[in-house]
Amino acid sequence: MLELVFRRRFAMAHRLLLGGSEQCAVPHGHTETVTVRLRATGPAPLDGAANMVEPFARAKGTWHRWIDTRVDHALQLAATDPLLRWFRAEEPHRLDRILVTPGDPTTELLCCLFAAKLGAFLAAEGGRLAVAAVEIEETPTNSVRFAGDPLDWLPAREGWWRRPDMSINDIAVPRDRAA
Ligand SMILES: Nc1nc2c(c(=O)[nH]1)N=C([C@H](O)[C@H](O)COP(=O)(O)OP(=O)(O)OP(=O)(O)O)CN2
Repeated sequence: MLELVFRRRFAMAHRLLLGGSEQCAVPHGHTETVTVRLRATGPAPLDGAANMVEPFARAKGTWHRWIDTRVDHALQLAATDPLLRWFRAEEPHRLDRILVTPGDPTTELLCCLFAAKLGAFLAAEGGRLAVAAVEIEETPTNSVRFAGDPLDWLPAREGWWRRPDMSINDIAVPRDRAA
């Protein structure tokens, strides 16, 4: 099997309300690294000429654009987190900087959400590559790796993670309250 492997760093902040740790319930940040492994879907031999599954720039372009412009420096909040109500009321122009998750934004969940989003991007771009694994290094001492079908692990409902667009939440901001 051939895999293309890409790595990207991003800054984020989150809090975990239901994990039983007071320390994690206070908003805090990490600089994380996400590593994705992409496998070729068709068993096509290298052509003896260009010898590429896909140019790196094309294979990682949309993914890194999403990480760099939407995920980097986003605040990750559970859909039920009261802070989300605060942003809706006081800073609606910043809602598009909030990555909203079904339940607490743990690293396990982020791996599955990222795998689903990346799978949607790759499918929309022709499906020549598929997600083999996603690994997030949350801190130098903690990492989570996911391989498999993320939709088996995520809520059955539609969500931003299934759409091949730049979204990180499903909030519709009224035009007069947008940036
Ligand atoms: N299963 C999970 N447990 C925890 C997660 C998670 O995503 N999944 N996340 C956290 C917090 O984000 C926390 O900030 C990081 O974890 P922690 O081990 O407490 O971090 P430290 O830097 O203190 O790690 P040390 O190796 O002990 O220095 C908590 N749990």
